[in-house]
Amino acid sequence: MTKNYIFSNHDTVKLAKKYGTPLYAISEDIIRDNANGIIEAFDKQNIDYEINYAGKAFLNMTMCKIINDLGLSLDVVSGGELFTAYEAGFPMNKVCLHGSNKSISEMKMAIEYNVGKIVVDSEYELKLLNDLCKKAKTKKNVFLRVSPGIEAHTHEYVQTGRVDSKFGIPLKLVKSLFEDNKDLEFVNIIGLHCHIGSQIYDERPFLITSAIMLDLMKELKANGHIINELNLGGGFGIPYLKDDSIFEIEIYLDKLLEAVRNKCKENGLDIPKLIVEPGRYIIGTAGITLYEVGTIKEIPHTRKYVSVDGGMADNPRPALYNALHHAIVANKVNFSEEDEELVTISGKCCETDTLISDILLPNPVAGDILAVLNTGAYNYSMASNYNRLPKPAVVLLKGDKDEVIVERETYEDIVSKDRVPSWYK
Ligand SMILES: Cc1ncc(COP(=O)(O)O)c(C=O)c1O
Ligand SMILES: N[C@@H](CCCC[NH3+])C(=O)O
Repeated sequence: MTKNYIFSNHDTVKLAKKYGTPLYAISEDIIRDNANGIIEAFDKQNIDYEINYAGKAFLNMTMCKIINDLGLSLDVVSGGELFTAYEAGFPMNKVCLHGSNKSISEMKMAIEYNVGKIVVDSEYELKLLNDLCKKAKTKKNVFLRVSPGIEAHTHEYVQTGRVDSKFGIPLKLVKSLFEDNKDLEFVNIIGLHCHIGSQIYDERPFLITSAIMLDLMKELKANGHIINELNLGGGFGIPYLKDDSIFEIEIYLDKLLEAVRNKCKENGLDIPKLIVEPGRYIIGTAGITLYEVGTIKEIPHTRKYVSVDGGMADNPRPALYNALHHAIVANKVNFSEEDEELVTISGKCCETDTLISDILLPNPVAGDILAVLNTGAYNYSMASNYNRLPKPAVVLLKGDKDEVIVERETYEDIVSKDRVPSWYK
């Protein structure tokens, strides 16, 4: 029996040796299982729906190919994400452009590429988009992002639907915005959008939000504005630690659809097309990060620091949100619990760069391979070059195949955009 940790049919120690560390390993099989779980749960509901993968969680050309192959649409939030999708040949009519402060050039790019939808975040942006569409002699399908005033129980930094939020149009202002802008000829408001936050386990805030949005749709209808599509955003939580609960998508949809059907009946509305925008749920559990253990320092009677060859540059989540991750010493999976000791995993950045504090691991020593689990979402996509560390490679696993989908950065890449001014030449 192998002593090594197997992830998605692959020996992770062999992967670390083959591709080097730090390494993001992403399983296409798990991505597909996660996405198909949502598709199957929706199919049971017998309604018109769309699953719009939130690219901010993890995006590159290969991910665009996988998302397209799964039949999902794609949410992009920047010119860079849009360009990635375009270059990957992702169908532009299945792209939805988001962003709380889209630049004029990003909006022009979306018009030029003819993306399917644009989610407008403010009245300013609605008017601007109308002008840009007028100049381009085109009309765009638009969603309005509404801030529903909901506080979801998740980290403050990843809550996005509160009253006091930079995202969306405050609920109270939506009706007047419709009235004041009903003459805009080049934007067609077909839907409402909201997103209350990320890493949410409890379906109740989503149910409350749907009721708020359907009440708003009723009020709008009374004023002659019929809305046929409702995007309830993403935010479905995933387990990071062994005892974390699982967001049961089927149970969520059963409850959501019961609530939506009742509310629509009460409000005299047809059931709108429902859109969800999961990022983390699709990619989070599909990724791990492999590191090699280096320096180990024991501070007497205090703490044992186990340092790895990556850190906050490839995973800023613990530093940003006190996020918790589980890890395994990949070359010691069969060690007994008696060999475990309490350690803290530190990164190599010049900061107190804690990746995991206080975790029981089997006697880690230099040269061990550490696998940090469920790092698929918001790790690669938020990686930086802090301390001029090159970003790790991304390797994709499918069945027994493994191939690099993003090359490891080199030191040459790190200096490639540097320019030395004439007075130093
Ligand atoms: C508008 C919007 N949609 C979707 C998402 C995806 O969220 P998650 O990855 O938690 O599903 C986010 C991020 O929170 C978002 O801001
Ligand atoms: N980056 C956050 C989630 C933000 C979601 C995007 N609005 C995380 O790693 O948990």
